[in-house]
Amino acid sequence: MSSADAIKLADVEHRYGDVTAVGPVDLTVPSGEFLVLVGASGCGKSTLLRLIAGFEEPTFGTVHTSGSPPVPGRGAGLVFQQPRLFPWRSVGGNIALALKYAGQSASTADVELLLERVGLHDVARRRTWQISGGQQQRVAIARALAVDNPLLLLDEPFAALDALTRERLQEDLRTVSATRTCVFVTHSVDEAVFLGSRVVVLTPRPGRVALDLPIDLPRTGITPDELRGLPEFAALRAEVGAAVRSRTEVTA
Ligand SMILES: Nc1ncnc2c1ncn2[C@@H]1O[C@H](COP(=O)(O)OP(=O)(O)OP(=O)(O)O)[C@@H](O)[C@H]1O
Repeated sequence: MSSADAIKLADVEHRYGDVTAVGPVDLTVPSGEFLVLVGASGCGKSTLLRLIAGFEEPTFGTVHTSGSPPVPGRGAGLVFQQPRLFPWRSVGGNIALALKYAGQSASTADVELLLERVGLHDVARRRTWQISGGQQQRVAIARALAVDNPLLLLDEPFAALDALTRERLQEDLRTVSATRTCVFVTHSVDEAVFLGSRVVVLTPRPGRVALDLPIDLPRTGITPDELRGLPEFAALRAEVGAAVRSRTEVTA
C-alpha cells in the first residue's frame, strides 16, 4: 500500500452465513479520489462500505484505511440515507457535539463557518425537527465534514429526498468534498457520473468489480448544467448505465 492510498482492499470476500455478499474484490483508492459504487439492489454496496468503515470484518482478505485495519467510528465521517441527528440539540449543537465526541476543539465561529459552507447559517439555532428533510441531510453532511477525518463514507445519502433538493445537495457535495477521499454508494447512474472521479459498477451478488471507470470531467470552473450538457458526460453515463443494466439482466 502506497502512503498515498486512502483505502486498500486485497482479495476481500464477505459472507453472511452461507451467503457470499461480496467478493473477491481488489480495490485501491488513492487519497483525494471520489469513488462511487453503483450496482443493482443487494449487490453488496453497503457491505463494502461497512467493511471500509470497520463495522464488518472481511471473511477473507484484508481491508486497510490509511495503512491500518479500520477501527469502527474512527477515521471516517459517515452519512447514511437517514440523517440520524440528535433532535434535542440545535443544528449548531449537533455539529458541536460531533466535534466534542471526536475530541476536537472548535469555536462557535468555526461551527458557523461550516454551516455557512453548506447553506445552513440561517437555521443554526433551530432544533433539527424544525427544519426540512433536505436541511437535515445537510446537517449530517456538515457534521461528517466538521470532524477532521480524511475519509468520508456516504451510503445513499440523497435517496429519500425530492429531485430538486437532491440536485442541490449533489452540487454542494461536489464542492465541499474536494479535499477528502470519498466513497459514495448510489443506485443512480447520473448521480454517480456527476459526483465521482471514479465509478465502480458491481456485479449482482456476490458483488465483484464489473467496471472500473475513471471519470475524467472538470471538477471546478463549470456549472452543474454545463457539466451535464457535455457530450463526455452523456457518453460516460451511457457506459455506466449499460454496465449496470447488463449485470442486472444476467440474474433477471
Ligand atoms: N446483516 C446481514 N445478514 C445477512 N445478510 C445480509 C446482511 N446484510 C446484507 N445482507 C445480504 O447481503 C447482500 C448484500 O447486501 P447489501 O446491503 O450490501 O447490498 P446493497 O447493494 O447495498 O443493496 P441495496 O442497494 O438494496 O441497499 C444482500 O443479499 C443482503 O440481503
